[in-house]
Amino acid sequence: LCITETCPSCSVTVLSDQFSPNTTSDVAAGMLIPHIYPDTPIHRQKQWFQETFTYLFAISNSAEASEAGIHLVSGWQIFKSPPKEELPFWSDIVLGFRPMSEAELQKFPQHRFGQAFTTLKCDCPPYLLWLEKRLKATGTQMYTRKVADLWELHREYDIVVNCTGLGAHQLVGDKQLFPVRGQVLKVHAPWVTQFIRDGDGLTYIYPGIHRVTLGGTREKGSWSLSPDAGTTRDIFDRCCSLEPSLQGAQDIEVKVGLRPSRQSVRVQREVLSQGGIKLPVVHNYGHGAGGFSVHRGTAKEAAVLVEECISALQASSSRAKL
Ligand SMILES: Cc1cc2nc3c(=O)[nH]c(=O)nc-3n(C[C@H](O)[C@H](O)[C@H](O)COP(=O)(O)OP(=O)(O)OC[C@H]3O[C@@H](n4cnc5c(N)ncnc54)[C@H](O)[C@@H]3O)c2cc1C
Ligand SMILES: O=C([O-])CC(=O)C(=O)O
Repeated sequence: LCITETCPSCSVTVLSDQFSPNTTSDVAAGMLIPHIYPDTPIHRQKQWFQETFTYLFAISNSAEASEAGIHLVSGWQIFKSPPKEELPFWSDIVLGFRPMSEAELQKFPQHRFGQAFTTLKCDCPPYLLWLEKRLKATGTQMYTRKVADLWELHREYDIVVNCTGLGAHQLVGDKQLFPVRGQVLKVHAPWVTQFIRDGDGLTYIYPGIHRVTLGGTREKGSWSLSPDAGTTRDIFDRCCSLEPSLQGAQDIEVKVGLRPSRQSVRVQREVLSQGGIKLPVVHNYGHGAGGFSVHRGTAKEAAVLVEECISALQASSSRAKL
């Protein structure tokens, strides 16, 4: 979508072996709370988050909000001991960030410190469908196809944009990319309206427009997409200990996703070369646990890299004509 906006003269085709609702992005809670990528400079992460927040805030404040599944949500991030950094880098981007009051902390007797703020949440499957609809409206073609090798695309396309998430492990042999398995529950509990996140990142309660997401797990290196019944009970118990009213939650659905994790998100231009033929590629993958939080920012950066590829192609074709 960003490419169609940045380079309106391009013809864009989306190839994917799975579409919504069968992607990692469909499993995500979709909360806008950044996760740190240790090898990406903080100012770049902050810019990605700022752009994503601004973009989604505008949607949440439009007539499209309910169809797009974007809404504001207020709540608490709580800690058993105060975090090293009292002010995270994103504290001035979310709304109304402040330390929790003693009265608020009384709700969480096991926790000693907390941050209250308002952020945005994407209800992921509706948001993905809304994006697909907007993309189709630009004339973009979408085909179900698994790509085994980027070179199979070079006859049909001038530039390849690789946003295959964990699929890049196999597709481009990126050994720096690894799965972090996450199991979550989606439940009916419409009375829960505040989010609660334990700062250890393991337990969270995220109310969406229709369902509440209860999490979670972080299992580094696990490729299993099968739900685990013991983990489901453990997640439910952990969430009930933070929000006892969840004992009355109904209609529990279990989902598993593999976070496409890496020390840094790979937003990068590369020119592949084989037997004198060149194939420009823009990578945009490795968003780990924070893909929703930074998706618009990384997509905008990738679209600029596509623009650069187009300029390079135009320059080399005019050189060839001379
Ligand atoms: C349990 C859980 C909770 C999460 N909660 C949050 C949250 O609250 N906030 C947040 O910001 N992030 C969250 N995330 C992280 C977020 O889900 C990911 O960062 C994001 O979904 C990654 O998106 P992606 O488009 O890169 O990957 P994907 O959604 O996996 O999409 C990749 C696409 O590429 C296709 N593909 C792959 N390989 C090929 C190939 N060879 N040929 C053709 N197509 C291919 C796939 O079919 C798929 O359609 C969560 C993740 C999990 C698992
Ligand atoms: O940690 C969170 O708050 C939710 C999330 O992004 C994840 O589970 O990956």
